[in-house]
Amino acid sequence: MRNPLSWPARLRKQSPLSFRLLGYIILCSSVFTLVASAAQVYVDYQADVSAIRERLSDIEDGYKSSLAGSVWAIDEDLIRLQLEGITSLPDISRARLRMYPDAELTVGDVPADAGTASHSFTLSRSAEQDYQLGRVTVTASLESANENLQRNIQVIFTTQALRTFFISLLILWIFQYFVARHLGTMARYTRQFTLRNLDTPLRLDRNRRGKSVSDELDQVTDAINSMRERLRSDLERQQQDAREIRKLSLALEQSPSSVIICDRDWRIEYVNNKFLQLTGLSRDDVLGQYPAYLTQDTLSGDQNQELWKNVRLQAQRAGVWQGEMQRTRENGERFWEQVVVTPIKDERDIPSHYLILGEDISIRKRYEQQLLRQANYDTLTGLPNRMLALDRLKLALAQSRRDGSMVGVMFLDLDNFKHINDTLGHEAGDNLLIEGARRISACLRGTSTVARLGGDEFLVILPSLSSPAAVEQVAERILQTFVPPFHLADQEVFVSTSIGIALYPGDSDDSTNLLQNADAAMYEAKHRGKSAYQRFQPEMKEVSQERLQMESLLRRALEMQEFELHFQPIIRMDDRQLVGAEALLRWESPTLGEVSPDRFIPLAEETGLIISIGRWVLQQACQAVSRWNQEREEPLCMAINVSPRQFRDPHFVETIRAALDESGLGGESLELEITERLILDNNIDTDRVLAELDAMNVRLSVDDFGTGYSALGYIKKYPFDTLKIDKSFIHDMTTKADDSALVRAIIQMAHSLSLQVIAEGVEAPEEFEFLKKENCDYAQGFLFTPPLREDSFITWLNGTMDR
Ligand SMILES: Nc1nc2c(ncn2[C@@H]2O[C@@H]3COP(=O)(O)O[C@H]4[C@@H](O)[C@H](n5cnc6c(=O)[nH]c(N)nc65)O[C@@H]4COP(=O)(O)O[C@H]3[C@H]2O)c(=O)[nH]1
Repeated sequence: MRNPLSWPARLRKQSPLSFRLLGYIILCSSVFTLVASAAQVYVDYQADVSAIRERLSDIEDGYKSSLAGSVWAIDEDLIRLQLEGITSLPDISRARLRMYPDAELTVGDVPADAGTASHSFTLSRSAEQDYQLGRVTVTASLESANENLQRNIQVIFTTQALRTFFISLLILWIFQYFVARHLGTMARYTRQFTLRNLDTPLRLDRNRRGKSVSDELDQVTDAINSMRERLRSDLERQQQDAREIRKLSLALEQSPSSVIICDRDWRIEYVNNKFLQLTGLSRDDVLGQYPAYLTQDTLSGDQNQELWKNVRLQAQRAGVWQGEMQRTRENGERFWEQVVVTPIKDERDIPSHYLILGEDISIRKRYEQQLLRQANYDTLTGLPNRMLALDRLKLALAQSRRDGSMVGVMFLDLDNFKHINDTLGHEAGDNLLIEGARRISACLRGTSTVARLGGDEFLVILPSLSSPAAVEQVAERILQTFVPPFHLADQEVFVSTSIGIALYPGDSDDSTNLLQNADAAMYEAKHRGKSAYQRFQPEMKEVSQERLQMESLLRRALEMQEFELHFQPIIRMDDRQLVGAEALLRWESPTLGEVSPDRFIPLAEETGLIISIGRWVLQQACQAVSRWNQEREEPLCMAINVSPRQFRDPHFVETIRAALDESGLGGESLELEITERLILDNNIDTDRVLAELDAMNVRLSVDDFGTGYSALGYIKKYPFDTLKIDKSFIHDMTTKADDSALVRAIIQMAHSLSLQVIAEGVEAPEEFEFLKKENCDYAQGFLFTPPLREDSFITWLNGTMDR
């Protein structure tokens, strides 16, 4: 489609600068040409006028003397002729001669509309005489000069105008081609320039090959292109930053840690989702608040202020604050956070914001507190344990060293606890400990400490005492508080306590020694009859040290083969025939000498060593009786003592089975002596164990019958074969009516339950006779022989057989 605009209009539209430039060039060159041409015309005109004026002067020179002669001669014709000669000269239009005094002759006319130039000169007779004859005035017409002027004006102006016009056109083309169109390209480029279109550089349609010097257009192009490059890299950086910011803000938002950002005045500006989840607060609740708002429920006003003052100072000075804070959720529940506070600095390294990162450590804290509690407190009684008690004792000692006071240390042990625990069960034992702990605590004032050291042992620390009497008063109070019975397993049980006392600084200035000394004093108190307190005396130390020593020796006794079995015959009363033997353990320690089972068996039970020792006893006894039976027609039965601790061993039945298998013995050749307290031990799966043993035909007897607390129902319930009457009843039965009645009743009751009866500790023939009369089945005791080594036992056996 053709452009409907005219060329100048198009030019004006597309290239207004060129068009305006053209106007300016034409205007300027026109003005310049005008001025120059005017000057030229004026100069030419002035030259023409000057030529006329020169001619007028030349007329004076040429005609002055001849005219003067003619006037002198008054030759009018000649004068006229001369004047006509003058007027015939180019441009001279009139010559007028005034002759003195009053004549005048004029030749020619002065043109009316043209300018003139006149020249007058005086005619005189001679120059020396200076006699004036007249005056000639020659007037020249400037008409030709004016005509020249007009013509010049036309020619010059026309040519100059044309030249100016064409030169302007040329300049315009040059400008348009070399400049304006490129400016147009630049204008179009920059008009179309957007941030989405930064890859296309500006290119001008110019042939710049081989041009080493860049011109202004190159410079502007380069400037635009480098601006585009800068913009592009800025934009890329901005996009990269935006991506980073988006990533970071997502990370913040989805962070598993709670995030709070405060402004430079510590007002909360941002909180992330985790924070909202954790606290149950809404953004409106917290934005604009100070972070102290978050801990105001868990700390007092002063503590809260102090805490956040520290946080601010440290975050600003050290660049970080780290610590733990307790906060409250919306529902009032408290939780712990591990908090890190750091400043966010601006480009001038000045904090512009503060970042508060929090991690919920409630579980860890609970676990820590639980561990701390477990590490420091006894779970059953809630009292401090040995570790915490020792810390407190050390603190009390340090305090007393400073103020010169005394510290009382009491070691308490519940008398018969073990027995109660074994007979009434662990639950009753636990309740006894709890109640015992409560009673002891009730006797003490605030600064004292009561701790459970383990088992039935308690420690009381009485700090800052002024006299030893105070400790004894407390000990007395504790003994009194144990007088009322304990209600355990639906029974009233009387439990006393034995107390050992050691004092700082008198008995020792060292916490470990003080404890050892109090322990030794407690053993002494127990030894002297229980339910008593005893002050430490240096000689007591030996006793407790002996116990410690025995424990360490006992641990190695089995390995060092220091044990031996002795055997005590069991005699049938009817015919005084040997039916079996009881295996009794002996310990011959190279250090301690012969140690009684009454001393080391309880220790072995306490330490758990009884399990391995008992296994050894079982193996040895089974093998012994197996050996003996090989040569006997009537096989002997081996009675073995079993402690509750062995029964609690999950491998106990297997141990029995293995011992029988290894020795080739039948179950009926083995009798396990079980105490009453073992049967009543709730921790033992008695039903199952006894049923399994019964299934193996192993005989079961109740040992020490009559010394226990409980009812007799269990005898019926379990598959017992024999009752063993405790030797304490046998000993007194011939002298005490009660005991004889009791022994009689036991025998009758046992028989009524189809149980056989063994009387233990039969020493005297009258005892034997009594028992025989009462139909007791078997007897065992010094009357026949004390427990013997195997070789002696065999000798004894052979001797008896021989008899
Ligand atoms: N006064 C007097 N005593 C007599 C008479 N006849 C026997 N005895 C003693 O009475 C105890 C009988 O054993 P126990 O009541 O089961 O009492 C045993 C038993 O409970 C325990 N014991 C011994 N050996 C073992 C063992 O291998 N395992 C376990 N668990 N306990 C054992 O040690 C306790 C003491 O054993 P022993 O000192 O050997 O003491 C033995 C024995 O020497 C007598 O006529 N008069």
